[in-house]
Amino acid sequence: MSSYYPDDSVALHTDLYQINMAEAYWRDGVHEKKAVFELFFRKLPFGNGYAIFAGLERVIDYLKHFQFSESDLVYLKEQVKYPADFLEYLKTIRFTGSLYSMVEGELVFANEPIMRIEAPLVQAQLIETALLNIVNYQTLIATKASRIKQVVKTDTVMEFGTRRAQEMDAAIWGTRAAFIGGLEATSNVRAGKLFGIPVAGTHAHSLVQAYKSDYEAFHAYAKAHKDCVFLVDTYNTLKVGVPTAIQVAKELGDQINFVGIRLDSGDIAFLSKEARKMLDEAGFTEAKIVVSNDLDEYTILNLKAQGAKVDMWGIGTKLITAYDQPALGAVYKIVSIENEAGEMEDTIKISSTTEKVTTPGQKKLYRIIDRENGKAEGDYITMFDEEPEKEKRLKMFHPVHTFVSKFVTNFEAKNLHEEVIQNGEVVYTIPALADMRDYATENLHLLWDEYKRSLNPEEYPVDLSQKCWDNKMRNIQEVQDMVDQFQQSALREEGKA
Ligand SMILES: Nc1ncnc2c1ncn2[C@@H]1O[C@H](COP(=O)(O)OP(=O)(O)OP(=O)(O)O)[C@@H](O)[C@H]1O
Ligand SMILES: O=P(O)(O)OC[C@H]1O[C@H](OP(=O)(O)OP(=O)(O)O)[C@H](O)[C@@H]1O
Ligand SMILES: O=C(O)c1cccnc1
Repeated sequence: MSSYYPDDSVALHTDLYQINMAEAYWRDGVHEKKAVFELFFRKLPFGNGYAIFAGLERVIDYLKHFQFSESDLVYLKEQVKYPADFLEYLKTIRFTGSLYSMVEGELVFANEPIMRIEAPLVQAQLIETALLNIVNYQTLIATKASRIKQVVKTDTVMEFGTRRAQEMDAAIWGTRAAFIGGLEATSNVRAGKLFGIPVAGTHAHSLVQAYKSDYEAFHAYAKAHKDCVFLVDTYNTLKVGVPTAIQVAKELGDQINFVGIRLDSGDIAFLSKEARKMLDEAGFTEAKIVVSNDLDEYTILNLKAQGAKVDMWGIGTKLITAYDQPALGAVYKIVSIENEAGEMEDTIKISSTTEKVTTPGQKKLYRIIDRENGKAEGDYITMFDEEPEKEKRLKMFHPVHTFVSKFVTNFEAKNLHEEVIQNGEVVYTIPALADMRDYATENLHLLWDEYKRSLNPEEYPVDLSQKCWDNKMRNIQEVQDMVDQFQQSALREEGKA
């Protein structure tokens, strides 16, 4: 780095246009107006039927410490040329609003608010970029991890991706997200220290190459470490690597805990089956076969179909970089703003693409769960003053194809928005990471298998209440009337009407 600031802050982790808008609001005196924003994505990643939400802990930390530092302000003054009076104001800004959010490990679907921010307009605006940055990446990786866990089922999966991640932050926070999504361990020792994720690992080819011999290398490793997984593919897996691992394990007997071997190249299905036979014949029936090498849920599924004998999977590049879909497209949209009379007023964004029309108003989000079978019937978005938990019979209908509808009775309506920050004060206790992971795993039982299959899953319903839908239509109509009036007056001015 050409320069280092001891007081570097995350408040500048934003797009310039946010600060430009903040200045416009402030100069116009509307910066303190209460605004409501929602964070949501429009399309599930990887063609999956669900996503796993992650990122809240970092969002809380970001909001708690939101403050422009001295060096931030000096930079904004000297390099970006903001005027002194505005900078004096920026200096005073802290996050004093409220955050309502899903909890980490929650199942999340397209077009439903993951988070709702109620804050003075200027604050809600300035935090947009960082919130999206955090939630998009962590939710993406947690979802990828969950897809992988769905195919490996009860086998152990380890995260090996740090060397291939998009820089150090991505490795750390991606590992955390992968753990929430269902992985068991990581090779990243710092992630282990920071988050309490179990750390695990074998050894690299360099160890064998350094000794120029599997035998010497395995012995050297065993001298230093009780638990041994020997990497057997440096020279020749079946002719040298596996027989040498067996020989060393026999020679050292109880002096070591021979956990097993790792395969990292070649035909994993064939090699794992052959290696399994060799280990079993040598009496090492409990020895595990660990595999790695550019694996993802598709290769794993295929390897399982080929009868590969694998006990543990090490997954790097394709998980930590979300290789097949490197970005989630969550957006952050304003849905309500205080008017001159101090009342909240809805606001809507119209688009020619139906899915891009926002759903206006301050809203709540519920998961409707059938009490008889314990399965989720769908998610249900209501206006703020509705209480679906008190309804006996609920009509759920598709928000676009409204004729697709059903009535549900005997249901639990679970409010998915936890109160996290209240007027700037954190009122939520962040659970242990392992609890978030268990929550994610348990949550999957809510879904029918049709929503969970990795290929072409059924679309899980995310419906609007009648009131919410009517309100949206009314807002669309109001905008249409406004556009018509605008056109009429333009024509009148041109003397054409
Ligand atoms: N039986 C199999 N069926 C499907 N895919 C496999 C099978 N065995 C390995 N693969 C996958 O095929 C890809 C290529 O494997 P390959 O061993 O050729 O990789 P490589 O890195 O080129 O090997 P090497 O390190 O020997 O050069 C990897 O993603 C690997 O996980
Ligand atoms: O394949 P991934 O899913 O990305 O998993 C991580 C990879 O990192 C290591 O390879 P690398 O060639 O970097 O080092 P090595 O010499 O130890 O094999 C390891 O052997 C895996 O193959
Ligand atoms: O421990 C391992 O085997 C390991 C760790 C990181 C990357 N590849 C493998």
